[in-house]
Formats: sequence, C-alpha cells, structure tokens
Amino acid sequence: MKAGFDHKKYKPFAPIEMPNRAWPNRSITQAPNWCSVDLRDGNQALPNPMNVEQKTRMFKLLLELGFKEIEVGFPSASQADFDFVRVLIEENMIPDDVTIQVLTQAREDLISRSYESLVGVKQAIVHVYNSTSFVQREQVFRRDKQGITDIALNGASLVKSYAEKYPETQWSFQYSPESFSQTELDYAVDVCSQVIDVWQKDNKDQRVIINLPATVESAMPNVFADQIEWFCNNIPQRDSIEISLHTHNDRGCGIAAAEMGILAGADRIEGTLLGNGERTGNMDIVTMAMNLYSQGIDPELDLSNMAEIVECVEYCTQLPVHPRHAWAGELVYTAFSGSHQDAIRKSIDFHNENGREHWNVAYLPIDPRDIGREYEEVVRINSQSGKGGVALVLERDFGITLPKWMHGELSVLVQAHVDKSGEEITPAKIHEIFQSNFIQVSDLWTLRDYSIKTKEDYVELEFNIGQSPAFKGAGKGAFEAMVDAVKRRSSMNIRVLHFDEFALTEGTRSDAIAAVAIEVEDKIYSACAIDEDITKAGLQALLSAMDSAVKLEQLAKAV
Ligand SMILES: CC(=O)SCCNC(=O)CCNC(=O)[C@H](O)C(C)(C)COP(=O)(O)OP(=O)(O)OC[C@H]1O[C@@H](n2cnc3c(N)ncnc32)[C@H](O)[C@@H]1OP(=O)(O)O
Ligand SMILES: CC(C)C(=O)C(=O)O
Repeated sequence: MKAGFDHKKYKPFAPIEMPNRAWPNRSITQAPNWCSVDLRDGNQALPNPMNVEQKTRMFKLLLELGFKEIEVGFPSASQADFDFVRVLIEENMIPDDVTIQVLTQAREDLISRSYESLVGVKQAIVHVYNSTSFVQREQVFRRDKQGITDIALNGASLVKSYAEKYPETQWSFQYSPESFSQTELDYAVDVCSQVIDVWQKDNKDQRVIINLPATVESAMPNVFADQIEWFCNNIPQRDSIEISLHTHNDRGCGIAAAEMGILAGADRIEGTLLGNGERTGNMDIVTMAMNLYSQGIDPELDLSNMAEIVECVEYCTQLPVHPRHAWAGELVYTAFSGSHQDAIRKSIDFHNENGREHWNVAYLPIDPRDIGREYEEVVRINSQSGKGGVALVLERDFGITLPKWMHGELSVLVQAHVDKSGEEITPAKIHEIFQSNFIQVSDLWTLRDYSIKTKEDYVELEFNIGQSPAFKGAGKGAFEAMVDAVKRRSSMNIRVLHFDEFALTEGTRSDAIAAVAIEVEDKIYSACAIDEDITKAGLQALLSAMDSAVKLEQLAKAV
C-alpha cells in the first residue's frame, strides 16, 4: 500500500443520541415541494458556467417538467447571472404560478445587488446563507458562535429591509445555515430561530423557508435524518416555517439522505436534474422523483420524456450523463446477460397474457415506455446472452417467432459469431445469420409447384423441385406424402422430429413461417420457410432441411 493511504487520518462522525427517533417507522406518501438549483448550485460547479442562452434553455425545461420554485442564480456574483434574472423578468418568462429564487451571502452589497436584479418580479424568494459549522467558524470566519450568529442576523435584517423597498413584489425569505450537517444541532436551531424571529417579528404570515444543507455529505443518511428530526422537534417556530433540504453526494448518498430527511419531517427538497453540482453533485431530483414514481406516488414532475431531459442537461452543463445513471442512463433498461433476458421475456409475456394492475416485471423496475424508452433497447446481444434473448430479438424486431426447439440452434450460431467478434451483435446481423442458416435454400431444392389430391384417408402429393422429374408420394397429409416421395428416390431414412407453423407478427402480408427438424443418419437438420401459403411454407421448410442434409452429403444420392 502506498504511504499516505491511512484511514487513521479521519475520525468517525458522532452519532445523534435519539432513542425515540420516529422517522424509521414512516413512509413517504407524497412528493415534496421541489426546488431546482440547476441554475445556481449546478451552474456554480461547472468548469464553464452556463451562458444566458443555456440558462434560458434549462429554465424552459424546468418549467416544462413542472417546477414551481427555481433558484435562477446568484445575481450578485456575475453580470451573466444578473442579466439572466433581468431577461426572465423583462421578457415575461416567469409564469404566475412559478417563483424564482436568488442566492446571496449575508453581505449588504450583495443583498442590495440581488434586489436590484429582481426589480419588477411578481414574487421571489431571497435566499441568504452563512456558514455555521465548527470548522468554518474556527478556520474560515475565525469567529465564535455569536460572531457567526451576527452575520446571519445582519443578513436577515438586510434582506427584510431591502424587501420593504420593493413592496410591489411578494417576497419569501429563505435562510441556509450552510454546512448545517456539520454544525452542532442546538447551535443550528439557535441561529435559525433568531433569523426566523427577525423575519416574522412583525408579520407572523411572512413566508420563511429554513433550508438545511448537507453542504458536504459527511455521515450516513440515517444520521442526516436524525439531524433533521431533531431540528424539526426543537425549532420553536416549526409550525410557521417550511423546512427544506439541500443535500450533496460526497458519500454517494445524497438521494438517500433527502428521502430519509423527508421521513424525518422536511417539506421541501432542493436539487438538480441528474445531480450536477459541487464536487460529486447535488441531490438528483430526477432520481428521487422516479423513486417516488416507481412506488406508485405521483412525483408531481413530468419526467415522461427522459431523452429530452438528458439531452438538455448535457447541452447546458457540457457534462455527459453516465449510461448507468439511475432511471435515465442509456443502458439502465438493457440486459445483455442471458438469464436476465430470459426472465424479462417470460415476465413481459406473462404480463401481456395475464394483465396485472401493477407493473411487476423481473429486472425492470418500471415500464421503460413510461419515460419514452422502447422495448427495443431492453435486450441486446453479446457473448453473455442466451437463446431466449436471441429469439426475443428475432421476434421483436422481425416478427419471426421460432419454436422453442429452434432457439438453441440459432443461439449456437449467434454465440459463435460474438465469440469471434468479441462485440455486441446487431439485430440485423442476427437476422442475417438466421436467414443464411435456416431460410436460404439452393435452387435444386426450391419448390416450384405442388398439387395435392385428397383421397378417403390419405393424400397424394406431386411436386417439382429444381430440374428433377416430378416427385410423387402419398401419406396421411402433404407433409408425410413429401417424405414418402423423397424416400421413393433415395435409400436414406428421413424422420421428421419437429414441425411447427406460426403466423408472422409483422409485415404487410399475413405470411406464415414453418419450422422443420429432420433426422437423417443420426444427424439433425433444421430449416424454416416463409410463405403466404401455409402448406407451401411447410413443404418448403421440409425441402430446405433436406437441402441442408444434402449439403452435408447425407442425401447425395437423393436427386
Ligand atoms: C455552499 C455554497 O454553494 S454557497 C454558494 C457559493 N457560491 C459562490 O460562491 C458562487 C458565487 N460567488 C461569487 O461570485 C463570489 O464569491 C462573491 C461575488 C459572492 C463574493 O466575491 P468576493 O467578495 O470577491 O470574494 P469571496 O467570495 O472570496 O469573499 C469572501 C469574503 O466573504 C465572506 N463571506 C463568505 N461567505 C459569506 C456569507 N455567506 N455571508 C457573509 N460573508 C461571507 C468571507 O468571510 C470573506 O470575507 P473576508 O473578505 O473578510 O475574508
Ligand atoms: C447555499 C447552500 C444551500 C448550499 O448551496 C450548500 O450548502 O450546498
């Protein structure tokens, strides 16, 4: 091990003493109030922050998805952020039922500039923050608790007094004790409570949001939930405020923390689409909303066009969405492995045949079509796939149903191909392998014409193939008569092992496919034929199987 990789450099996060915690016994039954921070926290984490055009595109998408609260920027940070807020207001882009939010530090120059950016807006949330954790107090601000509280209260008073200068706007106030999850809980409650008092002292109805961030995620999500429950139980003004959560994903649990935080009593969630944000990202609203959706809870966001969301996020952030990203990634509804494919095929068939009220398909937590994905992408074939998957691709993409006994035969050929190439095989290539091995027949064995005479309890068949003189045979059916006719010209012993016919499910004509397996000299040969005439398809399939046998010189003397 390299020197320096030493876990003793770190200490465990102290658990919260809470013997009567209630959140583990609760369930989420409805969506929280969502607030997108894509245009602020997401934006501030980008190597190249969004320009006005990208921000506008993202804003329009957020409206389309149904967000009612959107943090649109940090207007005192840059001209671009300021200008974007002005564009939204001056170009009347904010629907009446949507409230924009802006973030500012608790500093007068920044607060004043933030209000300037908001002139003329119908309603807005002014979000002020300062850091409260021990490490920030000790090392960054170098102030004691009172000093930090003073920054918060100064910010709160300024936010309130500037709001009074713009009475035409309906203002909501939001305070974040930044680094809340690393702040002593009693201190966090104390600061927040004093901020709330500043804002609600003269007006009990003043809307106040207290936003509790895991600015840097540094404990397990259950610890965060304990912190939220403790806070909710101890903040004196709980009934007159909204509790919002703003989690990050440093330990990979930002979504779990937000979900557990909702159980612990929070009302509102801040996050970004697909989790862009500082370091490992903000809480991913798409994932959390889809988690609700997949539990039968209305997420109150329209995520039905996932491709559009991914495309817009990638365009605006210039960051790729991982193909395995929960719910949204390109590969998350795709199975390559054989046993998964087999189970998915059987499970979907079962669903179609039995009709169930609720989706419950193996390996597919939701119906991919709900979010605009197709069944086409569910099964893709490579060296890890099995016969069920290959058969499914042929049926799904070409409408060709094969009898179960043929699945293995085709799969062996496909497997040989992928073993050689080492790559995924396309449906077109699978179809080509099927065609060349089971459908293609030499001219010599192509049925030119046939006629059947029905006698009392048997039929007589006469047919022509290649340039040979007419074949004649008799049997209980046309099929048996054909075997009889070939046997009359050959000493070979042909035994029919399988014969199946299916209607093709696709195509403009109501074609049928026949599949035949024969045994000749202890060897088995299979073939298929497709024709509008179902009898002809069966007869041709039989001839094609014989063709295969002849190719292997088993029936060389037959013609
Ligand atoms: C966790 C979060 O995501 S919080 C949001 C963070 N987002 C951003 O920082 C993006 C936008 N920020 C910026 O563009 C700039 O930082 C600005 C415009 C806000 C401020 O710029 P500047 O004043 O030039 O620089 P800077 O950010 O370094 O300011 C640090 C000063 O602000 C103080 N400060 C930092 N945060 C706060 C706060 N929330 N409230 C009051 N003062 C604060 C610091 O103590 C420091 O003070 P000092 O100068 O006395 O040492
Ligand atoms: C300003 C706050 C809410 C923040 O972005 C954070 O703590 O991550």
